[in-house]
Amino acid sequence: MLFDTVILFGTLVTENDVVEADLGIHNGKIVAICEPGTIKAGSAKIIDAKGLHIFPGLIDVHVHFNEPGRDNWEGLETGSQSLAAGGITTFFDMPLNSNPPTTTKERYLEKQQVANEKSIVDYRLWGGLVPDNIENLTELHEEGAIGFKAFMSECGTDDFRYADNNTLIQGMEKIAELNSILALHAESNEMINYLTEKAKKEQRLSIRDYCNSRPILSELEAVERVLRYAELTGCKLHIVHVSSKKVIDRIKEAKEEGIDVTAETCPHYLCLSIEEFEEIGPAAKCAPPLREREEVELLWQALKNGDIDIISSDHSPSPPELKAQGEHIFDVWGGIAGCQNTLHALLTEGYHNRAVSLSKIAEVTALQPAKRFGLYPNKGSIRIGSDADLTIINLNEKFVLKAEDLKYRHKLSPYVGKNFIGKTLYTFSRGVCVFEDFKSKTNV
Ligand SMILES: NC(=O)NC(NC(N)=O)C(=O)[O-]
Ligand SMILES: [Zn+2]
Ligand SMILES: [Zn+2]
Repeated sequence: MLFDTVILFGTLVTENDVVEADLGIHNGKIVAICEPGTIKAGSAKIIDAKGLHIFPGLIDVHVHFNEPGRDNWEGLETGSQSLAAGGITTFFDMPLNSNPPTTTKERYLEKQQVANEKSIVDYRLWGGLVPDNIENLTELHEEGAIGFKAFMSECGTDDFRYADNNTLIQGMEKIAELNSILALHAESNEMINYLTEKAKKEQRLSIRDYCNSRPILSELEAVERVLRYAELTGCKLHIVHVSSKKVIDRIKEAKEEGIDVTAETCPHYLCLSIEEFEEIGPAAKCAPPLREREEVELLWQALKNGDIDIISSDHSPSPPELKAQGEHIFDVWGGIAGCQNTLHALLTEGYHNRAVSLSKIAEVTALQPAKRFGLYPNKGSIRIGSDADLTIINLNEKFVLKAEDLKYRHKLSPYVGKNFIGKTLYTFSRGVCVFEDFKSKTNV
């Protein structure tokens, strides 16, 4: 058998198992999975993975790379390089923060062209659902949009309007007809505005006050409403960046009632609480906000129970000025830059500190994203015939994240200074090595 690359004696992480094997790659596909020590390399490039773990390349369903239009915030080149350094081989770019946002066919094609030129990993694009573009949903779907994204509250920029209830109902009816899916930023605009106004009037402007102005209750109200609209329209839903087990539990109930809905959370809700937000400051501001320490632990429980479908980064970077602006935390840009460290965070806080299995981590970062969005079996799992999207990890290597390690356009992340256990040594995207850590490889 002919191979371009062989990876020998590695430990494969699959959905059911963690087993030692040799892997053979040809033409961007996995073509052989054999007993360790049995592959004949021939003229292929050889990677000795003894003592290392091989994960399916991660699929990050939620990033904001902000290009075209705001590439001074991130951009597809630095964004995709950051992903490769973190073992992510496919990303879905959100329609907002790029400017203009991805709400028409023309804008979709324009972003696609830039992404084709600049991205070093595979990608798909979300289309936007906003109050004036219901008639554009069909063309976006026909161009290949992975699904649609709507906000139920203001998103922080003026160019992507949040969806009022009428827009949601009409949009969901259309999206159901297209057999596509709607991803929702689910926070109640009314509750947030009411609580924010009140906090400002009463001069309650601390980090904790900000968190209290966007309570779990506001997520619950928005999720409840949209679940009812799903019942009405039959539209498939994906609730992004859920911050609390209380919300996960409601989504679980809805699944049991027969609603086609999935739940996503992000590493920051699993690794950081309000206390860390108070220590770190603006780099840890996001919406929904970070929660109490007890909520963080409950979220891990939900993950272990199998109630969280997908973990994404919600990488939403900005120039440092926007994180330094204003007189208090309410004025600062909300969004966390973290996509390079999703797997490192899950290995450290999940596998090492809370005995979350490696298969569970692969399931929520690769298998389930692939299945939910129709990329399986080509992606999401290490199988014969699937794309050779892989990341090779030294599970026991410790490192402290330094700003200069980050590939982001702006080296600002709440994880800078954090101790991690588990380091990315190589990433392959369809058989091509897109990241290699030259320093660490020799430490095995
Ligand atoms: N405009 C944004 O990028 N917002 C994002 N910001 C967060 N999560 O703080 C998001 O996904 O809502
Ligand atoms: Zn959001
Ligand atoms: Zn987002």
